[in-house]
Amino acid sequence: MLMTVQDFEAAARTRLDPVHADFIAGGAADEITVRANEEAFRRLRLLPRVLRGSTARTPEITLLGSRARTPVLLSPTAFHKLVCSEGELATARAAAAAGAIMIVSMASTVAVEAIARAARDAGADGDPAPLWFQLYLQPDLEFTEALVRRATAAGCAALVVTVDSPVRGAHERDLRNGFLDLPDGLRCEHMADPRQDGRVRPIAMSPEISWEHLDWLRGITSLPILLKGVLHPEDARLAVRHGADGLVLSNHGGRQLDTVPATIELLPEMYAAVGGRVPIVLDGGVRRGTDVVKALALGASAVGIGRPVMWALAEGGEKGVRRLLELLREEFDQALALCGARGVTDLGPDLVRAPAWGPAPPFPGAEAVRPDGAVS
Ligand SMILES: Cc1cc2nc3c(=O)[nH]c(=O)nc-3n(C[C@H](O)[C@H](O)[C@H](O)COP(=O)(O)O)c2cc1C
Ligand SMILES: CC(C)CC(=O)C(=O)O
Repeated sequence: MLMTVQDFEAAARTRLDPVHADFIAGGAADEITVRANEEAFRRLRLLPRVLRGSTARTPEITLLGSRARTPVLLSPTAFHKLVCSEGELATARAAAAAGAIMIVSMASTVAVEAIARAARDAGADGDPAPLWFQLYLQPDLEFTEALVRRATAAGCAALVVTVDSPVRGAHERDLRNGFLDLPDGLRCEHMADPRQDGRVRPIAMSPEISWEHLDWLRGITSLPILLKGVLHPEDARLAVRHGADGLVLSNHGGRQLDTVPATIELLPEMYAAVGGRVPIVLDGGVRRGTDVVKALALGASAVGIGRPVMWALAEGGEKGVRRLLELLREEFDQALALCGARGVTDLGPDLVRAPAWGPAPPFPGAEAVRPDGAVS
């Protein structure tokens, strides 16, 4: 039975080509950060309130003008057709049904126009949350601008600019497996260049991208811009100064620079750096409803999930992703209730305890008791 996010991974692995499973699960180099993301959530403890009459609970959020029925977003992930023949269409339908914001990857295997249509159709009698679009700024600004116009025309409500990839991370599993290219028949639809008869360009990960490019982007679009992959508090301040409307606190699921801290560990510092001026979405290692509560309590406005979506899509296509989102909604709701909270705004840092590094401090008063039990 699929009861947990972990169950989806196990089920997906029985269906997937192990090379593709490695592409999803893997990270950079020694995968220290991949593991750190999940471990850091496990180390944090929740300290619930009681007797608060939290019967009517709502998981709803409004983020940069986008209304959603859950604080769990679908982080951008590439190549959905690698694991499901319908690809991003299936993901978008499931997200629309759940009222979850889906961030469409620039490296999607279905074009944003078709994804948007699928989301609208699936959400017809519900209330689909809008799509956002993820972008790697290309040094060819004319091409980048055309893509921004496409995403905007398709109805995307925000742009998520990934800034942690001046070069690609060392995906050693992929290198060992010889997984260097998409299989025949699949392509990154957004990289087809109309100026070159639809020839598909490689996605440029470019070290030349700088704050000036962000200023340029700010000048050509009125959509909210979020920067994904800012980890240093000084960069968070710079981002705000350069007009970013939000941050996605992300280490790319441990797929770029290995040994960077877990995102949840950085959250308090990043929250303090932006001082509430812009919202922070956190991704990396979110696997349980309690993880969602911990992130929101420490200052995130929402969380994103990457690998769980790929596992669910591989396991059961649209239905799989629907079930995954439902599962996280149920777990989140239960965790809210058990914390004595009615919604996102009831969550604060007082509900989270981080274990002390090293020996625990003595209980108040305990210092007066000597090891032999005698009281001094
Ligand atoms: C298979 C895969 C593909 C990804 N593709 C993209 C992408 O195209 N653009 C991007 O900004 N991040 C990409 N990411 C990173 C995710 O957006 C996200 O930051 C990360 O997966 C979150 O960690 P989690 O997998 O532990 O939930 C990808 C991650 C995975 C696992
Ligand atoms: C196509 C890639 C750039 C997708 C990516 O960001 C990743 O695999 O982490």
